[in-house]
Amino acid sequence: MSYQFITQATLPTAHGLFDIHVFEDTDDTARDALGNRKHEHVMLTVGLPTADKSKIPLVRIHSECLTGDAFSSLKCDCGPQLNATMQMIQAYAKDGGCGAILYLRQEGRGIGLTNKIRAYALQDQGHDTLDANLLLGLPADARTYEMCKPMLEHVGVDKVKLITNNPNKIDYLNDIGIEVVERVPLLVGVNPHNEAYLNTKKERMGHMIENGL
Ligand SMILES: Nc1nc2c(ncn2[C@@H]2O[C@H](COP(=O)(O)OP(=O)(O)OP(=O)(O)O)[C@@H](O)[C@H]2O)c(=O)[nH]1
Ligand SMILES: [Zn+2]
Repeated sequence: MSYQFITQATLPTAHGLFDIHVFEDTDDTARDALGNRKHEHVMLTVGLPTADKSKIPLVRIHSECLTGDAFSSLKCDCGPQLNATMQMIQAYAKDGGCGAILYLRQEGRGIGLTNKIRAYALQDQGHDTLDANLLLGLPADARTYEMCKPMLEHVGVDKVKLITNNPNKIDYLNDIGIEVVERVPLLVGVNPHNEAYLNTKKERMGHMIENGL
């Protein structure tokens, strides 16, 4: 796959002003029935690119979650994570820093919306988030992160402070030549509906969730 910058604009939000950049997969097979490119990844930035190379941007790599990001679902922590990271990056920029949110269109840990809702149906029957994927014959996590390299390169970034609890993201970025100089933990939006989900991420998926659970 090959990712290309397409366009950018300013985006005022409830959390502050961002620049929004769109990148597409230029692979011609990745098109829907209307001929639109399927994989439109989005990046929000503040203060990038920067002339001051000593500044390490605060970066979040967020995987699309329609139910959490748009519908305020309590089954996961995605919506609160997205809002919190937008606020964190704006606060960091106000202190002279810079940052980015890479919003990757890898719904349902890369299995897509339909399969995620199939997995939710299995979770309604008592299976956890990992087993539900496996019962559908799908990987526990089908995401890849190779698009992060051209997206970050576009704004001159090769070192990041990464907001995550997921060790796979750190390894993946280091593997593609983006140096993770610091991990910034993030535990927000814990509620009775997602406590078991977060525990599964901690106990069975290796997430570094230390407090509160
Ligand atoms: N298949 C599946 N995907 C889910 C489920 N709950 C949330 N997701 C997806 O998981 C992705 C978010 O991943 P998380 O595991 O919550 O977090 P992460 O991004 O790996 O790690 P952090 O950086 O620490 O937040 C989004 O694409 C969601 O749509 C679920 O029960 N099943
Ligand atoms: Zn979610």
